Amino acid sequence: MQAYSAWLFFIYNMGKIKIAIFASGSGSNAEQITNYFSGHDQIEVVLILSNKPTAYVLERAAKLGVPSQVFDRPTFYQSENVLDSLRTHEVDYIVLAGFLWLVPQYLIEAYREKMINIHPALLPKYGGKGMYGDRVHRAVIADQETESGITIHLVDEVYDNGRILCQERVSLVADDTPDSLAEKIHELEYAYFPKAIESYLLEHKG
Ligand SMILES: Nc1nc2c(c(=O)[nH]1)N[C@@H](CN(C=O)c1ccc(C(=O)N[C@@H](CCC(=O)O)C(=O)O)cc1)CN2
Ligand SMILES: NCC(=O)N[C@@H]1O[C@H](COP(=O)([O-])[O-])[C@@H](O)[C@H]1O
Repeated sequence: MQAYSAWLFFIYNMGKIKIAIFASGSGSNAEQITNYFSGHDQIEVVLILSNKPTAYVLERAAKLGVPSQVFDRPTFYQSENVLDSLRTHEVDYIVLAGFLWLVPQYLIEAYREKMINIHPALLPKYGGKGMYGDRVHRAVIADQETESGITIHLVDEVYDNGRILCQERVSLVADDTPDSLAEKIHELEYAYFPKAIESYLLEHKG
């Protein structure tokens, strides 16, 4: 009976679009995305990767039953081990969800137009090297902006430079702090990132 169940599971998941998620920290977006596609008839998350062995995203992956992999700088930048792993898992698309290293050329080429990132601001402002996490929210507040938001974009060789797929906005109030703004941004991310991924993948499948 177990062999039959395994066969049914294989048949059910055969032909699905496979996603790998890269994250460097907590992984709340990785969890939201994984749950969104759990039981989805055309898309599944098959691998979660991190550059930080202590990243909480790895605990989330374990609880979600998603295989995970950790890599260091030499592995990521001076070998194709990560690419080999993506190929072993038949990964079709890569999602960057709080991943904090520059993706190298070999991986950009292998997943040209098939790598999506979320940035916690309204690009092109507040993007580029050094602009990540709370640093972004602190800069937005320091400039007394009246709005911020998220940008979902394709990934190319340059930080935060790829084609923008969508942006969603949120207003700031006078007493917003980096933490309160981060909370507003996370709400936008959870509401829009999985749907933006789904739309892009289904529009470009085949
Ligand atoms: N080739 C690309 N790689 C990455 C992109 C991209 O668009 N093209 N997006 C980033 C995600 N990101 C913003 O959305 C981003 C992440 C990190 C940084 C940054 O300055 N990182 C630091 C290192 C931080 C660390 O090691 O903890 C740095 O490079 O000095 C900027 C933007 C993911 N990769
Ligand atoms: N420039 C990249 C960047 O700052 N990404 C941001 O890191 C956070 C990760 O949160 P999570 O680990 O809880 O998903 C998210 O807010 C994401 O937009």
